[in-house]
Amino acid sequence: MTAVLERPQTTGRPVGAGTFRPALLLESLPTALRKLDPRHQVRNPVMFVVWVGSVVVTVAAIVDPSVFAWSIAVWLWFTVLFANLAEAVAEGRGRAQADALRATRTDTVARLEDGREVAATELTLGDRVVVEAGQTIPGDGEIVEGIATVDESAITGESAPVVRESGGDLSSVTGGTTVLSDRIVVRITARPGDSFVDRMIALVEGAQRQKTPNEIALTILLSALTIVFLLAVVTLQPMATYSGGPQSLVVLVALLVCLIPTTIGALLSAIGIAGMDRLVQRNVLATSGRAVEAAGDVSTLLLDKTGTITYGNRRATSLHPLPGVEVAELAAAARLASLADTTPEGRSIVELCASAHGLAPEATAAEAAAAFVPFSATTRMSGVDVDGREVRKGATSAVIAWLGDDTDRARLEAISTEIAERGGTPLVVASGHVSDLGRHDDPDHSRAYGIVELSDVVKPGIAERFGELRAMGIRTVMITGDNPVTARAIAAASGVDDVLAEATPEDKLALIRREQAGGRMVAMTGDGTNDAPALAQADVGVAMSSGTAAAKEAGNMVDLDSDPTKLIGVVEVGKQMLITRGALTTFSLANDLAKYFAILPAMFLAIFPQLGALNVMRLATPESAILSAVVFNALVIVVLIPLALRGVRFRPSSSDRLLRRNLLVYGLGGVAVPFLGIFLIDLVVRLVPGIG
Ligand SMILES: Nc1ncnc2c1ncn2[C@@H]1O[C@H](COP(=O)(O)OP(=O)(O)OP(=O)(O)O)[C@@H](O)[C@H]1O
Ligand SMILES: [K+]
Ligand SMILES: [Mg+2]
Repeated sequence: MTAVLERPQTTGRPVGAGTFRPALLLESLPTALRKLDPRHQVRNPVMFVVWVGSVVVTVAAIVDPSVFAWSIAVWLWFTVLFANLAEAVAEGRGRAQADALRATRTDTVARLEDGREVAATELTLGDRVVVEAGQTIPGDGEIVEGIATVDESAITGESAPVVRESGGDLSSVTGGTTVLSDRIVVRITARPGDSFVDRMIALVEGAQRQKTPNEIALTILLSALTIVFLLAVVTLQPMATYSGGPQSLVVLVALLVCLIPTTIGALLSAIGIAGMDRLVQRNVLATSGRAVEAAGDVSTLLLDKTGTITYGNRRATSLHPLPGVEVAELAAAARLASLADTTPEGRSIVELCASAHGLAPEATAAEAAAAFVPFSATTRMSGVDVDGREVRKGATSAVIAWLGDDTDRARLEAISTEIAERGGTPLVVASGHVSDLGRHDDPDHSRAYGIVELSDVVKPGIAERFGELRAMGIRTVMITGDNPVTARAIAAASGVDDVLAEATPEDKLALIRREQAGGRMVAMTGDGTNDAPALAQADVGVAMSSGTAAAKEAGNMVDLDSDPTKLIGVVEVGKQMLITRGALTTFSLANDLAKYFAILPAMFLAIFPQLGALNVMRLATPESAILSAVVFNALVIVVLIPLALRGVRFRPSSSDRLLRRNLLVYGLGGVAVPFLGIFLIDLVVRLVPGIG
């Protein structure tokens, strides 16, 4: 199975022009012809008007044939066809991606835990399947038992195997990927036909594409403009008749089509499809076009410290016992509190105790029988209850609060601050007794042993990325469950704009609501079940593919590479889509000026010879002028298809500056280009007998 998806871009740069092949135009022609069906056209009001105009002019040409009438009729049909072509080409590229994705869907046989074998397509929610080394995972699910290395290259294109295991935030597996080692039990979380890959296929093929809110707003605006021009053209006729020069139906339709915003009307849906494609090329699956659009409007980016800004392999690096405590005693307690802790932090503590202090990395039978208290982002502690003794490790403030007053608080805080100031994370190790009252502040039995230092490293290059985001007017906020001192140290090293430390999942949710209340659009990434509420609340929630099913359900995008920094690229894709749409709208509207100068003098030259002065392009005859404008109007759509698909290039800068720059480039360009274009087309068109 060799599904080849384009590799994701390592930087957030737009995918290059290489993704558009001119041959695509020809390949998409049959689809474009099929789209001439009026039931399809009616969904795009601007192009529907052109379609009706083409019918009207064709009838007029049949009734009263002339080279001019037939030429206009043919080029009006071309205009509709070219618009269809833009959409068909965009969909065609999506189809190629869909085929690559489809190749990952398996027709494998799934082995259920109870030994029965069923086809992968027959699996239902909650089925537990066993997958062993060399076998393909039959569907999306969560590992409920075991740990395995998985080859996800079929969906991510990334050849390095990844570790997936039950329990933590790395428990998700995707159907179509292959287990390389060990044996896992997977609980199926998606119905066949409704997996992430299935949903993505439907999206990139355009089958489920619904107009996004901005797209709808723009369509309404373009429709309104079309109605205004329609009224203007219709009311022109009585005036023309009064002046003694009634216009033919063919000329009136030609004028109308040239004035209504056909360029953006033709390219609008291609721009939307292309934005979605660009995300898929980066291995990000969006569940709606709306999410992609929202990404372009994001003004606050919430980023996890651990794993996004830092490498995230926060590992225990040293032990700091309190005065009067043997380091061996601290190591023993730290190990005990971590034996059943499957988080990377927990495992690294057991490893440190084994490598530096000679303690056994495996739990004895008695130790394994102890009641494990798992880490939670709310308690910020974890540990075991054994023989009426509670052994805990956790964030300094959390453990001090748990121990009560009678601890060497000052000393614990001093060591913690020292660790935190170098960007490390302190974990206090302590134990207490379960008293009859269920309290832990029995001074005879509660004690702290010391501190485990966890270290993590800030990713290189992250400060530059934040600089670019700042230039775009996007605020970056680092959110972390870690203490404020560590948070500030990492914030300073990474150049993030703001920090929220000791954040519980509720705090994250509240922060998002606060930003949104201020009218800001918020994007965030997450992988844990804890992140699910915040992912759902955020305007753009990117869940890691490796994350829990809850996180993936809550977000509106999934990153197949599980790379939290991808969020930055996602925002860039969204921005580029909005900028492209704005630039082509500007261009489309600015085009009108030249067409006006081409057509109006031509229409009334017979009655008002003075209008000849307005014929600045020196067009040969009234017929050649009108036909040239119509031909230009059609050709400009084809010429702009690559730009619509590739997206307008942009440098990171504020929205205001971008807007001004685009108005200048695409506004002035939109005014100038058609003058030249129509002039050149007229040189050819005038050679046609009956026109020139
Ligand atoms: N396995 C663990 N056992 C006990 N305490 C832990 C464990 N893991 C983390 N902690 C403590 O809980 C705090 C919060 O952890 P949490 O995972 O919620 O946030 P974080 O990983 O620091 O930040 P981020 O949101 O960037 O992932 C940590 O700073 C640490 O002090
Ligand atoms: K037009
Ligand atoms: Mg965390």
